[in-house]
Amino acid sequence: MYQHIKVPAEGRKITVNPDFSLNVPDTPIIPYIEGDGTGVDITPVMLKVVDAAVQKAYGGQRKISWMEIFAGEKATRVYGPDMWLPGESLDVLKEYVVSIKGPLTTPVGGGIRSLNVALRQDLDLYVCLRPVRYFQGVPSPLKQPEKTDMVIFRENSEDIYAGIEWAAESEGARKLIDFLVKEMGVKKIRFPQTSGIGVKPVSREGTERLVRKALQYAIDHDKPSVTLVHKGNIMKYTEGGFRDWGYALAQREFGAEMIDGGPWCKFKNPKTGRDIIVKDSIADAFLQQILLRPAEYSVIATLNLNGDYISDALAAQVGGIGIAPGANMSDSVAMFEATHGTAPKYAGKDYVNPGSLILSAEMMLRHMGWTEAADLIISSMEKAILSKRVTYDFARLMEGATQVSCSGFGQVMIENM
Ligand SMILES: NC(=O)C1=CN([C@@H]2O[C@H](COP(=O)(O)OP(=O)(O)OC[C@H]3O[C@@H](n4cnc5c(N)ncnc54)[C@H](OP(=O)(O)O)[C@@H]3O)[C@@H](O)[C@H]2O)C=CC1
Ligand SMILES: O=C(O)CCC(=O)C(=O)O
Ligand SMILES: [Mg+2]
Repeated sequence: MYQHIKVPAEGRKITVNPDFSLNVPDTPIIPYIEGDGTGVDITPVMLKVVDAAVQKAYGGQRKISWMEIFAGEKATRVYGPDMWLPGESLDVLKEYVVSIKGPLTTPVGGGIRSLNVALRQDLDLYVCLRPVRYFQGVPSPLKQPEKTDMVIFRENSEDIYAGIEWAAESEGARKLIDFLVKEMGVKKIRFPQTSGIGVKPVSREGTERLVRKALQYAIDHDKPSVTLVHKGNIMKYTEGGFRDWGYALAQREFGAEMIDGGPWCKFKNPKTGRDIIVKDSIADAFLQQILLRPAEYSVIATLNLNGDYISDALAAQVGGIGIAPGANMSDSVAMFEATHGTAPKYAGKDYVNPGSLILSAEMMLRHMGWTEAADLIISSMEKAILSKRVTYDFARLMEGATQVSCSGFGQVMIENM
């Protein structure tokens, strides 16, 4: 029994087999978090579009039993002040295995730490999977946006997102700087009295489990390359470690062999016989390459902070974060969420693009094996965009578009199913 979560009377849990495959009943209970800011706008639209796609695909044979759970500002209204992430929400996310969430606010500087990051860390959702593809007709700053077709594997559990940091002039910062200077012989902290200080943990295990997933994805989806993106020239033992451990794993576990003395290497896809190249790129150069030569990149494996930047940059190339989907995954639990944030200036205005959360739900349906419903979402999104009845973000860049509201776009999608 939960304090504030109402388990739907109809519906059953999705369960996980020892090999991590899912048992999905015809009436799965799926927990969702509405989200802060524009969460009130996009989440109900996503639920409606998904229900319509499932109804259309399975004619009533299958139906999702949605179960609202709480995090963020809504949780503080339901559970009381300072209850940003109730324990029972975490329990449900673990127990029900597949979930979806709207965006949650994180204040800059002081205040609570990111609930989004906390969810990923508490559930050890170590892969942040963000596919970036082009939909015909979407306005883009690129001449050939269709050449951008990448899948980002962002490490989601380590790096400076671990939140190990102390404010300038605090007791913690003073102690750590003293330790670094006196015990470790560090001489390079330029202004020790007034430095805030953070720690960036990056491990071999953390890197390997992420890169393994990226390589396996390339095999399963017949992709030509996996690029390790890092800033290992500067951060040698964290970002450089990520690169080295990534290459070593490709050689050890996937049989990759060096090309011309390395470090690039390649192996044959055991399913198709085609070569998969494993290469690396330094993050700053990578950010210009994806604009100038996007066709050369396919699967991207990168660290947490790089992945955050790269996600939004790549999203912009194919129409913006209004339609950029994502998933946070461990081996057994998957929580789907939009790439964008709460866009507070638009909150409650029925204005923003619900596409990002809807496409995250599409990933969720595919993860559940409900491919017919997922395909319907993709095709209705394509038709909606081609009909030029789109939200403000596309309408302002498209010639001859009719601007529709957030819920209006959901309706256009449903009409196109
Ligand atoms: N996973 C999560 O829950 C995330 C949460 N956040 C949090 O969200 C809050 C706001 O962050 P902020 O940096 O402003 O980033 P946001 O992603 O919320 O918004 C930045 C801009 O992106 C565009 N945008 C965002 N959402 C949509 C949408 N659905 N449709 C169309 N355009 C959209 C808008 O551009 P324009 O102004 O051009 O219209 C908006 O001003 C912060 O507290 C942040 O921490 C941020 C990212 C992820
Ligand atoms: O947690 C946050 O507030 C921001 C997260 C974010 O930007 C992301 O996951 O892409
Ligand atoms: Mg981000």
